[in-house]
Amino acid sequence: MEQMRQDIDSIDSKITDLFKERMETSLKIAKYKKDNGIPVLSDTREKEVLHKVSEQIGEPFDGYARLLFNTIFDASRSCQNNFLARKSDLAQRIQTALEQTPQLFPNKAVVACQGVAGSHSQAACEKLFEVPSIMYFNSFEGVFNAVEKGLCQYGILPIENSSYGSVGAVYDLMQNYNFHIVKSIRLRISHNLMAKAGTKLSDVKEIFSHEQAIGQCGEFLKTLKDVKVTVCENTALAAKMVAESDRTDVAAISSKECLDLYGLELLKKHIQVSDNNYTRFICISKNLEIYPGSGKISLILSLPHVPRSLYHTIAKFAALGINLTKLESRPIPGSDFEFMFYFDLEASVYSPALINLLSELENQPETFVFLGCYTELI
Ligand SMILES: C=C(O[C@@H]1C=C(C(=O)O)C=C[C@H]1O)C(=O)O
Repeated sequence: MEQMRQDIDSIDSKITDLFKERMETSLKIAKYKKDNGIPVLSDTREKEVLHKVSEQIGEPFDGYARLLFNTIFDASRSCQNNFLARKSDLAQRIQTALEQTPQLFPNKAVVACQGVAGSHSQAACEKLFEVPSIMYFNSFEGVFNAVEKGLCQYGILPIENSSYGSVGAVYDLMQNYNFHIVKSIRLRISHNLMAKAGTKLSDVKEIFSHEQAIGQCGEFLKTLKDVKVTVCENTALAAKMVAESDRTDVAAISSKECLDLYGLELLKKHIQVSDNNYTRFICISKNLEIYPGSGKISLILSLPHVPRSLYHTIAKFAALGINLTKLESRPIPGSDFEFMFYFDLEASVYSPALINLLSELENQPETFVFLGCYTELI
């Protein structure tokens, strides 16, 4: 074993020297490309190299060699792109935000939330701000609008749930509004079935709630016979509707805060599919604000309809050692199966290599939106 490890060490040393020589040559090519306006990526050239390498090495290692060389190409292109980076407007906007954002997140503000009092957005808002003035809007769109128009300084929106997945409606609206993410928060969510005093579980013929809550309580709802489930805009609104209804056969799935708020009684608590049920909320603002310690970045990208374009983008992050915490794709309405990609990354805007990468993404012709750099409260 000792001897074989020594053999590997000496092989690695030769590979390292050769890799260094290869990267230095790649940088010389980058200089040539800069002077002659040639793009960094050459798919044709990479295919030729892969073919040659496969032929030279033969079976059984050709597949492994292609894997290795694809990683070498990623590193080589990343190094060339970093060398060629032209600073974009975004680099300047990030610098300005870093200089101008206060050290501390505000403890009071006018904040837009969807729904009515007792909503989970309200709970998220009260964890983020000590003394918020909350303005409620009927729809998620109302929250985006209020922030874009400057009616509210901040807005709170649910974005994904650990059992039921992304809140598609919020992702779809993101493409239509100008906003930034300045904070996020992860809340443990418990759902409760509630009705007016006197209504028993066996009386219930119709249950109201938000689509996400209904999804998160799917297992419980399946156990009920002959009960209609009706989607409404918000869990707290469902509680309010039930409280104001003349009917005695209706119930709502809502937060426990709604029991007292709307004078309802608990029929069954914790009806969600898992005790570990979390929802992430984002806090949005019109201006870019980057508070100290921020290490999460969100981006929206469209990608060209060419082979391996998503792979190439992910490779750019991988080459910088960046952890991708979420990748969501949503169809672009009206297009022929074209998609918008939503990336969440763990990365720091203090890294010059990251700023170069963001500049590169911004300078390419496809849609690119830097949503913000923030911390997530857990
Ligand atoms: C080095 C070059 O740039 C890129 C990197 C390559 C490599 O590392 O072999 C090959 C093609 C290009 O995508 C080049 O164009 O030759």
